[in-house]
Amino acid sequence: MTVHIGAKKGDIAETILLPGDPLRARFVAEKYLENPVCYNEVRGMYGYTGHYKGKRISVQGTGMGMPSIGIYSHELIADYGVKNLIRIGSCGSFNENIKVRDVLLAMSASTNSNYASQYELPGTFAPTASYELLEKAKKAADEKSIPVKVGNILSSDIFYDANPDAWKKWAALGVMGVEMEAAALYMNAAKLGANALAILTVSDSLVTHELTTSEEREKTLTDMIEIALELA
Ligand SMILES: O=P(O)(O)O[C@H]1O[C@H](CO)[C@@H](O)[C@H]1O
Ligand SMILES: O=c1cc[nH]c(=O)[nH]1
Repeated sequence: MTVHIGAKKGDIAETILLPGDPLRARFVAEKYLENPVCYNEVRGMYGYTGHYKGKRISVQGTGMGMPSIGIYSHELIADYGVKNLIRIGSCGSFNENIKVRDVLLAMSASTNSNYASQYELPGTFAPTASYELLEKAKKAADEKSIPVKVGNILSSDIFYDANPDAWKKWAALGVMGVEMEAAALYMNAAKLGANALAILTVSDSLVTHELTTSEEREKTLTDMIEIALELA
């Protein structure tokens, strides 16, 4: 057991899917995994291990924001030996050509967070996905004929920004959209020697203001989930 995860050593697979929403973790376990066993209920942050196409895989909620995924990903890697961490999240789109329900592979994650300040670097770190996981995810998407866009996203500390136009500066640099966790996940993976990737489904557009409901966010993210499960 760790401070935030009530599992025993060995209860968690080497590859784990990480939605922000713990109910999405339960949905993935119940819909896709063979013989899922719940290993964590601490703080309602459900974690399950089961099998997908014969391969052992886990899925666990991380909560919202970089402090929260920073805690879970640290404990998963440092205390449970998890090697491959795949975030399955929702995001907002910054681009009129990236529409609600599109799937993005986050090759890199820019951020307005000061998470990297702990490393006391003499410069700026570029949080980057594992190339191996990124390549596998792209191949799985192609095999399933699911179109994906690969590029840079923004991991933001702010959901309700005081400046409603702040996102446009990131959009002008080609950033595809915004979520709130990938950069910290990529930094923890880099620091602790694991592989990480964020796969995101667009839940709303900052350009057109189109939205999905919270029920849709929980249940209709199947393209993203089915790509991620192939990474076991
Ligand atoms: O759907 P999840 O994985 O929670 O991701 C996105 O949704 C939350 C905000 O509504 C933030 O956690 C953001 O990153
Ligand atoms: O962080 C997020 C997630 C979904 N949609 C947004 O606009 N922001």
